[in-house]
Amino acid sequence: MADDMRGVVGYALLPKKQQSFIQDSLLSLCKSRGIDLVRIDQDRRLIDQGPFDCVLHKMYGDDWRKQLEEFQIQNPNSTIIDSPVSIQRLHNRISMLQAVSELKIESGADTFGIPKQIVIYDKETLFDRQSWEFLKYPVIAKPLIADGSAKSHKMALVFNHEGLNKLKPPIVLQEFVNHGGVIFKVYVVGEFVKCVKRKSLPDVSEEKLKSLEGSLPFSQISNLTSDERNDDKYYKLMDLEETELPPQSFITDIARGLRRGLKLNLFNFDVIRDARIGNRYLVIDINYFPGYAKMPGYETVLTDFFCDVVGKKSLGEEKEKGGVEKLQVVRNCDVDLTKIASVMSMALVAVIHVEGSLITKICIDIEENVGLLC
Ligand SMILES: Nc1ncnc2c1ncn2[C@@H]1O[C@H](COP(=O)(O)OP(=O)(O)OP(=O)(O)O)[C@@H](O)[C@H]1O
Ligand SMILES: O=P(O)(O)O[C@H]1[C@H](OP(=O)(O)O)[C@@H](OP(=O)(O)O)[C@@H](O)[C@@H](O)[C@@H]1OP(=O)(O)O
Ligand SMILES: [Mg+2]
Ligand SMILES: [Mg+2]
Repeated sequence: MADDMRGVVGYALLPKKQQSFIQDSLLSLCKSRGIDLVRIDQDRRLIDQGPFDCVLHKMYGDDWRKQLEEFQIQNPNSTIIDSPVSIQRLHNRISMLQAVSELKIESGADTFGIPKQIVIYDKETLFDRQSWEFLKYPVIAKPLIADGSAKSHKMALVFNHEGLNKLKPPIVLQEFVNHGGVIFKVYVVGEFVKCVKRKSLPDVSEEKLKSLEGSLPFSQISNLTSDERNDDKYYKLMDLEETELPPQSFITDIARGLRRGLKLNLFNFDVIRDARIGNRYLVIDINYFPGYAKMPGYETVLTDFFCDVVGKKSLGEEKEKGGVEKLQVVRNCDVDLTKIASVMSMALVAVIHVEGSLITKICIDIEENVGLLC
């Protein structure tokens, strides 16, 4: 995209998301940086609209997926954020967390993983305690499907056998891990990673467990405002301010690994710190296109990202002119970039972005990840 042209990002979001995400502050910052955010009219076919340099969406269903496919064929230079196939993986709580188990990251003292869990498809297996004897009470029951519906957020903390009665398979039974009542939400926007603290479910001691009856249903606990919590005295006991964040480089490594593994640019994941093993972290949930507006300074982060996607230089890139100049030398020397790639690794592929006579960006990535933004 030439510098004097504006970038157009079309967005297709549900009304609630549109209201929270498309704020005037975001629109005006984008505008000042040469990006127009344009609402996609969901009553008309996508291919009849545009042109869009980028289609930003959080919409599901076969029809929408087909529309995106048609659009991509007709507009091969446009970028869809993100691919429906990649998003789909997050709609199942098992395949979602498999991405964490597949990560290979060298970490020092800090370790990470996922809680012990099992998928239960029928009541028979649910009441057959032997089939999930490796899980101790309390357990969390989560709907297997995480498709954004209110139903998919309805959870239950189950304290004993009696608490199983109200559960409706298919569900995931997951070990409840005491974590000091604080959850870490890690927001990812392309290369950007931000970790924040939120209140979570309080710890359940062995002592307390004996006196608890059945199960406790709950929904979107970390999104509740204090007015919405029935028992705020209880939550006030946990001081968010005193809780230390996990090491930033450790979290960034997990975030970048997940981004590659999932082939997604816009997501967040929930992390808890295992109270039994202080430096063990567990990823318990991954969400596509979460509530970024809750992140301080979200306008700048998202505007930088859109600039990157549509090929406009972000402020950061402009400052790093040295990098671009180096690429120019490579080009002027007439070096075959595929040769450079092969020197680095046989599996590397280079994608070069050219603006006028300048190489403005070079994306080098392993082959399977070409198409993912660098
Ligand atoms: N294994 C676990 N151990 C302890 N607490 C947990 C565990 N799993 C979930 N929780 C608590 O339950 C909450 C809801 O669980 P989860 O994040 O999986 O649900 P969700 O509906 O997908 O949430 P979101 O609104 O983030 O999409 C978490 O934020 C955390 O407070
Ligand atoms: O707005 P949406 O409907 O997309 O809701 C998302 C919500 O964002 P919001 O804050 O804008 O409500 C997210 O909150 P944070 O993790 O960022 O706290 C998280 O709960 C997602 O799981 C929800 O997506 P869903 O799983 O339901 O698709
Ligand atoms: Mg969550
Ligand atoms: Mg979730």
